[in-house]
Amino acid sequence: MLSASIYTGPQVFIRELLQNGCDAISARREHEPGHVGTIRVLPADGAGSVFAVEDDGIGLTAAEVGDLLATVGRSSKRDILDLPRTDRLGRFGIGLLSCFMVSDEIRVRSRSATGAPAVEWIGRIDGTFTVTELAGTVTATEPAGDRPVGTRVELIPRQAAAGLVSPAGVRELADRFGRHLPVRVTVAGETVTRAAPFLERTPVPSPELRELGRDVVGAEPFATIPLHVPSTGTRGTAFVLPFPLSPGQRQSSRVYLGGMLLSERTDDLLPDWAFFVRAVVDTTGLHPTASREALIEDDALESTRAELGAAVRRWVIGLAAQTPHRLAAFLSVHHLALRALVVHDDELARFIVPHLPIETTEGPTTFGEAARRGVVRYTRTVDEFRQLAGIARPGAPIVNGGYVYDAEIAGRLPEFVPGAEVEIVTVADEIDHLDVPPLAERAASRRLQERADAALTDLDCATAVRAFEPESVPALYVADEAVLRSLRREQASEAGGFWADVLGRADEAAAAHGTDTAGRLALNWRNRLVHTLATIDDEAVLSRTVRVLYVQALLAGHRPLRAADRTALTDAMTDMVHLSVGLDAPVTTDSELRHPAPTHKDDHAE
Ligand SMILES: Nc1ncnc2c1ncn2[C@@H]1O[C@H](COP(=O)(O)OP(=O)(O)OP(=O)(O)O)[C@@H](O)[C@H]1O
Repeated sequence: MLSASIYTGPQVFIRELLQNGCDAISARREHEPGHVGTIRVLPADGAGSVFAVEDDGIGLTAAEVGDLLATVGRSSKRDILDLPRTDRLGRFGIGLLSCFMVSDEIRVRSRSATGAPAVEWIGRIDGTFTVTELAGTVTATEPAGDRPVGTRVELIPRQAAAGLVSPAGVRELADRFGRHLPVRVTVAGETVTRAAPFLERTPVPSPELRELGRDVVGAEPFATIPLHVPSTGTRGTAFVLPFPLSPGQRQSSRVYLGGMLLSERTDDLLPDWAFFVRAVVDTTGLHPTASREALIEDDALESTRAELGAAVRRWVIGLAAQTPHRLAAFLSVHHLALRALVVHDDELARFIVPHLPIETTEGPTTFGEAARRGVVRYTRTVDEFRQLAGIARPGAPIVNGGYVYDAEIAGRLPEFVPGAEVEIVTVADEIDHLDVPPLAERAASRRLQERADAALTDLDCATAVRAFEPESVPALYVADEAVLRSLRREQASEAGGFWADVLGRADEAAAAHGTDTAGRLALNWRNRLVHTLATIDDEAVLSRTVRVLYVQALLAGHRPLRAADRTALTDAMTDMVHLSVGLDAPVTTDSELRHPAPTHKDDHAE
């Protein structure tokens, strides 16, 4: 019951046996410093056959067997104050019981290095056990007195565990759990233990380390970072992921405890922000839970986490200082993670922020480059950026601060990039100079607006004719609430007197109820094309041009096109082609265009 509720699965029984063998050999080495020691794992070869693990460690006397094996929680691996010894893997005094997950009986034969007679302990799943001194006893495999110093644990696994104790199953488990144990482990005579590549400190990563990196990351890692926290005996390597992960994703590390695998997915070894690395470490000073499948959240883990985080951070800073081109490559993959990081870490920010990629109205650049070119003008939202993109003057780029952390970083840019100047831009600031056309041209502009409105009714877009800079921009799609409000107010006041009042109130009510949220197309009276449009009478040409200008304004503002907008563009262009080469009637399928409003005779006169 205890085992089944502690461990995630029966496979851990191999880990517990390897661990006991390893500790027994460590104990023997204390008395015999030259002792090498080997753990032999002998898989079961077929149903009902024996599975065994043998070690040539310290062994057990009859008294120790009775005391240590038969009592839950008894362990020889704690000191006189009952504190776990850091030079032993075991500590809880329960590990051997995990064998009951695969077998109804545990048979231990042992001979102590103290010279005491060999002893046999048989523990059964019903809680009973027997202890027998083997001196003078002759068994099939061990004539009396021939039992070498060390311990052999035998199980007769249940049918359900056949896969775990088969040669292939055992090899896989012994390799997974014990491949880096400090004591040689063989499975059916084949050695599975080998050096841990993540502990090596060679200037160039060895093929083994690179292979481990590929295995852990699932691709060729971007880089490797050596890790070392002396205070908790934690050493290893962090592999930088070559692909981005979402910041919500937790990092996961592989942790070995004195060479024994604790977990392949520990998610609290590194700080949360370090989700762009995967670490493989060995530790002697961090504390396992009783299942030995996770780490206890204690001071040791907390300080280790902080120091491992510092190592990752040092690596990033080193990259910035020594190989900026590598940093650029790193940032292109992990800039999101780093944006989250730099807002809390000023020192790192000074190294990283100049290199962070950003979006501007003149294309992608970096914060550093933008600061070098002059005052960094940034928007607070993506929406504002999109609207301003339509009117940004060449040579005066606007930075999109709308993506996560960008506005915050932009606002603090002077702290991170010496000499940088920044300024927030809003749509309302930028286009408050949407002037009403001069009085003398008011009639012409109003007529243009009416006709443009008619051309866009089916697309649900109202227009306004205004004079604004830059004059190269023929039309602007305005969606900013403050600007829309001022446009509506002006329109109302143009109507004058009583109507101004009524329209103004209706407008406020609509805004309050959110019913008038659609944007408007502002046609630029200063633009040559718009001016020309006002002078032509051909309704077909005018409506198609207005429709093209509308879609162009949407695109310039990085606004998504609806299906209707795309159709409007294609139809309008097709018609223009027809019109320009003098073909027959326009061929649009759009109903509004198929039945163009009749042209007024007196339009010409006006
Ligand atoms: N192969 C072995 N050689 C010598 N002594 C052993 C061996 N296996 C077990 N023991 C003794 O039995 C005790 C109990 O073992 P058990 O595996 O239940 O717990 P543990 O290793 O002390 O702690 P943990 O539960 O953390 O593994 C050990 O402390 C050790 O003294």
